[in-house]
Amino acid sequence: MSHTEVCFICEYVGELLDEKEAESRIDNDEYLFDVGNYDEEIPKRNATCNNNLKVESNSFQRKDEDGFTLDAVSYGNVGRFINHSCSPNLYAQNVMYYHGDRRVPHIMFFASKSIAPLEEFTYHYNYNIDHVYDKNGNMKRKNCRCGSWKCEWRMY
Ligand SMILES: C[S@@+](CC[C@H](N)C(=O)[O-])C[C@H]1O[C@@H](n2cnc3c(N)ncnc32)[C@H](O)[C@@H]1O
Repeated sequence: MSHTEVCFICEYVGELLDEKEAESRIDNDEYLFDVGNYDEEIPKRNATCNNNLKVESNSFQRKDEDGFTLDAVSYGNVGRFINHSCSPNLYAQNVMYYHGDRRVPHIMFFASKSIAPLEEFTYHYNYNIDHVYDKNGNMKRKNCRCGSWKCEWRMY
């Protein structure tokens, strides 16, 4: 069986941090995922499914105000193991359940295309290249090793 579009994969689960706590962990960012405070009016990236259904992929422009971050380094689920790819097969979507506080939506991954058995799940981390900084304000760089022919060579 293969995973197809509009197929729910899993949630990104982690410790919920406010902006200040997230910033204090910025030098250990391996499992950080920024959530909330997104302007839903400004689509950032779109992906087209193989049935021509247009889906929004990480399609929220982050606002400047304080937001929340999930850290899966100590508490998490299988979502913490999903790597970045420049040609991903999943997209992350804000989903509301249990509560109506739109500042802290749940982050759910869905398939954006058919996924063959044993194919790795990946999503686009959507970093702004040259806009990620360490605690001292120095720009951070991380090379991408996704192996896609569309690889942008930098994660951030
Ligand atoms: C949420 S973790 C993903 C799972 C992680 N690879 C593991 O084994 O636990 C995110 C970290 O994995 C690494 N990573 C994920 N995708 C990558 C990619 N395409 N190229 C290089 N490193 C990647 C980076 O170090 C990144 O900060």
